[in-house]
Amino acid sequence: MAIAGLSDAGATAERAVGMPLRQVLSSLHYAYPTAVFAYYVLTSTIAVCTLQTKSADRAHPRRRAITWLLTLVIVTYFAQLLVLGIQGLVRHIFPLAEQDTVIGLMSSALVFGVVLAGLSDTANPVWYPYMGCFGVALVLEPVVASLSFMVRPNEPLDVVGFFDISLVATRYLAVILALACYFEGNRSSRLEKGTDSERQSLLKANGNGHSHASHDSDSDDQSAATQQDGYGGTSDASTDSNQSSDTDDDENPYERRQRQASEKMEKRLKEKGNWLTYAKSFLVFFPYIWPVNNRSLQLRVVLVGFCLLAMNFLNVLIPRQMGIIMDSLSGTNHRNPWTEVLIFAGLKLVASEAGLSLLRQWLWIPVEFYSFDAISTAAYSHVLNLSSDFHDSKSSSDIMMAISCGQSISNILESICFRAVPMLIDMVVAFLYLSATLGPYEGFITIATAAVFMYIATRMIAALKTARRNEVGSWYREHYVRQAGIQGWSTVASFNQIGHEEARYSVAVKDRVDKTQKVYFGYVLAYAFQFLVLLCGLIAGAFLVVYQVTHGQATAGDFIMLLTYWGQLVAPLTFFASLGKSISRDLLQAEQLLEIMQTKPSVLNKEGAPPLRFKGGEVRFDHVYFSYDKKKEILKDIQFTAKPGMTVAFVGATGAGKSTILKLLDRFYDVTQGSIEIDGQDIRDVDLYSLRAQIGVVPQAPVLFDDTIMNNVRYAKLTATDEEVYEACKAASIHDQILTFSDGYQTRVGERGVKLSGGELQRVAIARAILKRPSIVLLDEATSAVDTETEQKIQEALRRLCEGRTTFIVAHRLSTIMNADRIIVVTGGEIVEQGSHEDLIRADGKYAELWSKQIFVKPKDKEPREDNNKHAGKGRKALSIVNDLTAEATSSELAKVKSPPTLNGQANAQANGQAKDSNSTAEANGKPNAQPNTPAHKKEV
Ligand SMILES: Nc1ncnc2c1ncn2[C@@H]1O[C@H](COP(=O)(O)OP(=O)(O)OP(=O)(O)O)[C@@H](O)[C@H]1O
Repeated sequence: MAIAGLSDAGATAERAVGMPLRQVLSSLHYAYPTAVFAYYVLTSTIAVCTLQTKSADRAHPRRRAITWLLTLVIVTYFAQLLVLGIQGLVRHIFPLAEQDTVIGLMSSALVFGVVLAGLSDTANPVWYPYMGCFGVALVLEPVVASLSFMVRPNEPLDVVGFFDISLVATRYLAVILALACYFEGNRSSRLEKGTDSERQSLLKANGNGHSHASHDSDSDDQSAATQQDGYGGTSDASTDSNQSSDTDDDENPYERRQRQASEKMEKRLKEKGNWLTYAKSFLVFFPYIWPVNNRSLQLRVVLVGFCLLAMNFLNVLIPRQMGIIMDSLSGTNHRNPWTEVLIFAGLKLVASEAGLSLLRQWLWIPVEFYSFDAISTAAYSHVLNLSSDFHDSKSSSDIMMAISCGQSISNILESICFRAVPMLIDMVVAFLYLSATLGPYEGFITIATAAVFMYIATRMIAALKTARRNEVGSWYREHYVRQAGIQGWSTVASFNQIGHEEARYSVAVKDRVDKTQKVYFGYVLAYAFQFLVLLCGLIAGAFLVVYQVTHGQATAGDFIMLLTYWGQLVAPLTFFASLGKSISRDLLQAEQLLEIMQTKPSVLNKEGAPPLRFKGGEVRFDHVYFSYDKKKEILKDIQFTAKPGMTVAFVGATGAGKSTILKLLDRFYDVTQGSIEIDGQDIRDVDLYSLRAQIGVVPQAPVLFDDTIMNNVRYAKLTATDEEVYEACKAASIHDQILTFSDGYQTRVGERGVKLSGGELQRVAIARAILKRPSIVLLDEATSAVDTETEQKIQEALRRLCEGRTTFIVAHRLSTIMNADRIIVVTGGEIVEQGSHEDLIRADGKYAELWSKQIFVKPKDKEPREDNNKHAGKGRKALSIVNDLTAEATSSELAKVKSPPTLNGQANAQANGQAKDSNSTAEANGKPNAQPNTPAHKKEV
């Protein structure tokens, strides 16, 4: 940069050399810092966008030295400015040097300050943006210095001149040293790496497979190196996420969610390779954000854009108008103050909440709600159309939260389009306008103040991170104590611990209040500092204008214009400081929704698939294999055929895979291998909805909606009349009981049907299935012991439901098992036996063993426990088989078990593990193996 002292009294300098050289120097004074800044911003953006900052995994051994050298570069600029200032004071000349020289020095100090801030904030930086800046300095510094020397007046150098030259030389030396440090550090780091890898133990140093770099220099670098884990802590944001990814013991649910979301985001970023392709994945939301098929909404968006530009324009016009009024009042200009005030009032009105702002909102609100509506419905519909694997693996609260996150996508766009972009335009306009009206110093002061403000504001917000974390933690603790006390009130009361709970809560509240106060105070302090910076900028700018006014270079109106303009810039600046944080929060939330939207259903409804043609309901499992996670095989080589109208019961130990067989038939999952056919049609090749229309399911723990009984039953067929519902309920033996409820069919059943007893719940579920009139029935039988009368009613209801329909039951009651036409014994995902009850008893195999155990262990004479199943949620099952036989039936069956009848050859073969083969043979002959029991032949037990 210029040798300031040498170029003082620039007027005389021009006499010494030709004008062109002076002009080149003047341009360089502006171009040099601009070039450094442009290079730094451009390369840093590329580094961030291409994720190089994330993968920079090794601290540079000379980072600290380079930072100090950069600081020295900045100090030399300030020293030159100081020299100029002192000289000016001594000689009473202001400004002492040419304007471009001073602006050049100040801008260079500012630009290298920005570079220094970036370097100090980053533990493991990507170096080319920084080294490139030194490179530009290496080339341009000597050029500027030589030119300055050439344009200097032909006078001998004084002490100040020598001091100035030494400052420039020091700076140049610092630049060379910084570059040398960088290359030397790289070389020694490479050597070290080689030695490291020779010395490295065979075991990885840490879980992430990174060995910690050992450095010969500062401990900061060491600690920075230890922070890295693939996504090295290269910036505040990534360092934060790395730290938080250590699963903390006292991590609260909010933090856990945030951590998981940011881990997902990092993972996706890594997969995508750079920010641009990452951002592109959000294009799935484009049709929901941009009203693709709605011209009028599109027009509104365009008009909103015009409103924003007009606002930018008004932000200049209003302060300008204030200045004009002031000048017209003081007589500096010859305008009519009345007219000017009227113009001012008009401008204010247009810029007010009743003007452009109102128009913008009016234009924007329908667009905003369009996106909210479109995203929410699309997300909900997408989730409903996803398959069982998705719903089984996600917690419902997470899914619901993700769906409601649609808003965050429009928030991001709004923040960028309506706030960030207008704010940037405002800043550029302010810089240009103030430079044009009050000179480049004023423009520089504005930009410098904005830069320092941003830096301080973002640093202070980041510094509050721990305090905020503590606050959220204390909030959760308070919530937990309160919830525990209220939910467990009866325990608290019966153990006389009310006093204890009160004390606990009071401590929790105090703690939360304390932590919240700290955060509040932190924010207040941060704001105070931010406003101090702004005030300093304003005072500097105001002093400059006062100087100009007193020297006749500006008017009093200009002063008023500046004050008004500053007032207008404060609010967007404050907002901009927290923009990064709010965008990253919205991005994390949007990421969760994006993940869902990108999930494809694993069970696909083939396009153009024909509907299932039902021809009686023959179901055939053909060498079916299945695995939930593609690792552990749950079902192996399942094959059987159920003839139309047949009842097939699955028995076996818990976890054997019985319910999974039912899930496959209803296509909640697709088989991994083999096929399932209904009436000769592979269920994957028919329309999914037509398949499910033919199947009625009664789950073990039915879930009802928090609605009336009428609506719950009618859910099976929304067009059903009340009469049809009554009929279904009668068939399910629940009608009379419903009529005894206070509101009859209009009684609300509570959340998940909690207000109904287990027996009632089951029968409502059966009524629902009956109303559907399915062709195939899937029944995961409940095991809860209910009183005899209720049980009879349930059995009766089930009998009506299954009558004449192919039925598959995961059987938990001995009576059901015995009544089935075919019993299939499943062990470890394989069919080990199948046949009728009599045959399997005779075969004396696995089934006979299971049967004899149950008949002894669970006699019928138990207390009725109708409510057992009441709160059974998804996946909560009573797992044993219930002996619901009458005393007489039990003893007669026991007699059979104790002395099984003579085995016939066929049954014996099955019991000896040949069930599948013999089964295939029997099927080939068109009849089930063992002795088939048609519904007409059901045994009376
Ligand atoms: N959604 C799922 N994801 C992964 N594994 C599952 C899932 N559902 C069940 N499993 C596993 O599959 C196996 C078979 O489960 P299934 O529910 O079919 O057994 P089951 O014989 O019906 O048992 P029970 O009589 O206890 O209900 C079990 O090991 C279970 O842990």
